[in-house]
Amino acid sequence: MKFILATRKSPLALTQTEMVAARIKAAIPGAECELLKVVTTGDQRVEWSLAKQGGKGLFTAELEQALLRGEADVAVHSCKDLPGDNPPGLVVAGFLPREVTHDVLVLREGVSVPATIGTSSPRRQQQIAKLFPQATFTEIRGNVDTRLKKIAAGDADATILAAAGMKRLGITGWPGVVLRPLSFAESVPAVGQGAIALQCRAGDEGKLAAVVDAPTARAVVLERAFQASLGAGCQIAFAAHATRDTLHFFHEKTGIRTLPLRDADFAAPSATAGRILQELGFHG
Ligand SMILES: NCc1[nH]cc(CCC(=O)O)c1CC(=O)O
Repeated sequence: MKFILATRKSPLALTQTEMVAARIKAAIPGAECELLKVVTTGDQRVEWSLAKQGGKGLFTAELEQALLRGEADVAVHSCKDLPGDNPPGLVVAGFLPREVTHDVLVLREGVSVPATIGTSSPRRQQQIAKLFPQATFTEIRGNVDTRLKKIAAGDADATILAAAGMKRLGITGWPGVVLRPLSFAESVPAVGQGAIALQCRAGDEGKLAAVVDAPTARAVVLERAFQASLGAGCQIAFAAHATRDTLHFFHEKTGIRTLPLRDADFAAPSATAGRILQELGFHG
């Protein structure tokens, strides 16, 4: 069986797609993989402000089109970047085993209280503002290494990155910056953070059954149910992160909340999201 994998061209995306290819080859005897490198709108329009243009599908739509045109069999996405709804004819077959999920505060060496923080994510801005109430926010864009270089160079005093991306790239430190992991009590990770999603044409998901990871799907499907229920794009300050037994939740209306989760909660994701949101005071 041969799989053509549609991927973005960034160093992180290529690393992630190589991980998918390795897992397909390990799980399916005789399987072969080929990469189709696609430029997405988000890659092309580096001058676009993610805050102003909105991010929905910016890094994923062109990969989906490659699937729909039959040019690729699997689209490899950072789950975090993938909108909640699939275009007609496509499904998310599942996820690779999740990487570490926390955020990391990246500080320029010598700075302990940043005056400027480079992030356009309302989720990150509002959570980190609790730690640094005086900070102002700027936007920095680019690949992981570009962002680290910009902090070392002084474009901003700090930024926030997902630990997963740095870990996959093998980055454990960077000259001129200090990395400080953020706990879930300081920064609740984005829905799907640290997970790699495998999307395919409806009907093909069975071919990937041996490749995908059930515990990751259990958590991520519940997180995505909160997103769907709130109708939240990435422009709203909201986060939901499920571990085996705990929900870490953030919303601009509630702040960070921590709730217990039981196995039965994971079995009925939308009912669980509806119930918990109601308990937290969200209506309709
Ligand atoms: N929005 C960009 C993006 N999409 C996924 C990751 C990190 C890797 C992951 O969460 O799997 C990143 C970079 C970042 O937030 O630092």
